[in-house]
Amino acid sequence: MTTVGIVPTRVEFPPALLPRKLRLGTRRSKLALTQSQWVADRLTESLAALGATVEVELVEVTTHGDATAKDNTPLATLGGTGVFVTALRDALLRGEVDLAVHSLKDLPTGPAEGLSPVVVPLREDPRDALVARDGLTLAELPAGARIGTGSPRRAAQLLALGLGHEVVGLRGNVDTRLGKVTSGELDAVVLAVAGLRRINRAAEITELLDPLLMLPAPGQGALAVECREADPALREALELVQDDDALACVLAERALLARLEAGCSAPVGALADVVEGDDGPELSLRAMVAALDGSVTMRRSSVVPLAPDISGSSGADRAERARAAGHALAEQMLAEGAADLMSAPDSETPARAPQHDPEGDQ
Ligand SMILES: NCc1[nH]cc(CCC(=O)O)c1CC(=O)O
Repeated sequence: MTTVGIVPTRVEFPPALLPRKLRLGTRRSKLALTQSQWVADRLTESLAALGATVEVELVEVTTHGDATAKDNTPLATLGGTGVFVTALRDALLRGEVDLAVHSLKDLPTGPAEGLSPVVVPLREDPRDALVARDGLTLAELPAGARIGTGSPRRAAQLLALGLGHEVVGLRGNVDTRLGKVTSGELDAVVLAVAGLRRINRAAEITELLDPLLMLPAPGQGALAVECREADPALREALELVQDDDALACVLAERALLARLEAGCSAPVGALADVVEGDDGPELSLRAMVAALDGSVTMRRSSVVPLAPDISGSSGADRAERARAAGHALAEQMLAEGAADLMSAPDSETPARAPQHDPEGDQ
């Protein structure tokens, strides 16, 4: 008997190779726990759809960043990019956990020894948001208004508006930062929409910032799921939760960042979208480099085809095209002087470049 119309699900890997219980390493902040649980649920669901019952248990890993988050040490001095990531990666490599979930924008751009390339699930809203007193927008905040952010990228773009706002350094988790507006200590803070949505505080947003004014950090709103290189069955299982468009976008944004970081240490914003062009999907990429004091900004963009023909490109080709787009736009910006932006007058340049978005503790 032939069954017509039912396409059997193709099992790409033997779920039997997976342990019945997977340990997911996570930071212990509310944001980290929420996004880790979200990944655990997506993974369990996808595996269940293939007939595999796998339990994903969350394991809290304390990071150097968590341990020092109480003081006000600027994160850039705590060891640079990725301070929150190292402890999770070490736990993975030691075999204490099987997979780890990170905020992608907090990951350093280089590959991690012994770990598989990251899997990128469906992305949350990548934009930044203003949370201001009395429901105000940026345009309504008066000159002299105190806006909190610890991110040089956000600070530079706020100052670049020329509205006379004062940017005040800020650290702590999302709850702590929101509290400074409630208490009246600050007139406003700028935070990632994604973080606010994940911890259920999006109702406090008073303005969604258009990327035309505030280009987000490369990878903002996206998660990265990692496992050991020596765990190929798990890597294949993780691909069940991958979103191909989100992956292409973050590959482009991070290739741009990696190239710019090599050539300049200014605040960097980047945002890619997959859009439908006449001949198939295209990757549209926007990027921004600014002097720390916002006195000079450079914004550029590009659009490249993601698939050359209707038969589509393979995953590897798509990834390569996305990376190439990021690299090429960075090269163009460097050729136009992006690296010189740091020598803009009056920027109190730290000895070491600030990480691209060092607002710490999620
Ligand atoms: N740098 C801290 C950080 N890392 C990830 C998020 C949440 C948003 C995201 O996943 O991009 C935040 C908070 C913020 O920037 O407001």
